[in-house]
Amino acid sequence: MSTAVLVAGGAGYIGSQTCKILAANGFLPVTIDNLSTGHKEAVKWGPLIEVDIRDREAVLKAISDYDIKAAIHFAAFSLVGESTKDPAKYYDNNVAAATAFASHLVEGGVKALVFSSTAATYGVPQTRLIAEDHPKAPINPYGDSKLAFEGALHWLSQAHDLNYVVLRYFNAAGADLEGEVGESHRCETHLIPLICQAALGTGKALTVFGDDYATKDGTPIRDYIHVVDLANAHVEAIRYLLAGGKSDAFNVGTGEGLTVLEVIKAAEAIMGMPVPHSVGPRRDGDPEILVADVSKIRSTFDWSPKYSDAETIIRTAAQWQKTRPY
Ligand SMILES: NC(=O)c1ccc[n+]([C@@H]2O[C@H](COP(=O)([O-])OP(=O)(O)OC[C@H]3O[C@@H](n4cnc5c(N)ncnc54)[C@H](O)[C@@H]3O)[C@@H](O)[C@H]2O)c1
Ligand SMILES: O=c1ccn([C@@H]2O[C@H](COP(=O)(O)OP(=O)(O)O[C@H]3O[C@H](CO)[C@H](O)[C@H](O)[C@H]3O)[C@@H](O)[C@H]2O)c(=O)[nH]1
Repeated sequence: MSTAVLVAGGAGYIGSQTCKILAANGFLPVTIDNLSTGHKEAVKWGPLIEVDIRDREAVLKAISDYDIKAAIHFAAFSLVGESTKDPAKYYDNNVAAATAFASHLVEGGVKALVFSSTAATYGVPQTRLIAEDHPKAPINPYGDSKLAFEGALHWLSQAHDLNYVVLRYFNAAGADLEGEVGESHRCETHLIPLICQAALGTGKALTVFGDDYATKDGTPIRDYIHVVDLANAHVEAIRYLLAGGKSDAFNVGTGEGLTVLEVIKAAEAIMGMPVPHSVGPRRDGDPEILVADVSKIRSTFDWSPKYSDAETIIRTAAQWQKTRPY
């Protein structure tokens, strides 16, 4: 029988891709999602339990019905800009609901939890590459809420029989290689889908948020990681915990960065069409450069990025934007 994994937020962008990769690796992904930002149509590889992660009865029932051995917690709000305008919404879902969920897992006897954290926990980098032990000084409520739950996990694991892996993602991008799931945020703010929509004419011309940063072309640098590589990292983290691995945190990125203008140029070349764009003011809370030091994850897990070249990221993202079934 397949090992069942409870996937909180499995109807979302990264969660649904991870469910596909879990199923391909012989696990049964059981999604728990309130569909606040997710899509029913994205849950294709296992059951969907349509409830809030705070729902104790439903979480305990899922654990018992499916004999859940491990969980992955993707369910959160994740818009940096929105978090600065409505911080309470972020602490409520990303800390209070997440802590309730973790305690339901503990009560149900689940001993392994993988958590979606973010490079936004580091704040403004003090080094060119950011390693896991870099100081954590978030500059927005979103990053701070994720860091707070990292802290809660630490103390929960001290008090209970729970081991966890924190995965701090850099910039998730791209779509499923077979086009089955992809990035369909109702309120899209991410660079790559907006570039594709601008090129395809399904969205507005792109505004480049500032070109006066101290980078080679003046635009910010990010480390873009393909969502399939990200999903594979979750499967490795689950295997690590089920094999008795101890609680730890890992960056998930490539170790390489691209400027915004480099992404636009790559998209124009790969899509064979112009990306209408103009330069506007900086966006609040945007660090100049965020690039991961990925030596720890590479040396601990059997993992390295395979699909995170600009060509694969943009090709799969553009294909998804053209077809978008949901
Ligand atoms: N997209 C990125 O670049 C990125 C980067 C770093 C970290 N992350 C983190 O990865 C995770 C997934 O991100 P995503 O881009 O797939 O987001 P998403 O919005 O597509 O997915 C989140 C899912 O969680 C569900 N959800 C939210 N709150 C819930 C609750 N209280 N109960 C039940 N379900 C709930 C939503 O309905 C949605 O299906 C988030 O935790 C996010 O903070 C994302
Ligand atoms: O319309 C746009 C959108 C974005 N950008 C630029 O493109 C880069 C990437 O921006 P995204 O919004 O795609 O991603 P972020 O780097 O802001 O955020 C991502 O990385 C963060 C870590 O800092 C968090 O984890 C967050 O959840 C995740 O989406 C940034 O330099 C941003 O200024 C533009 O110029 N124009």
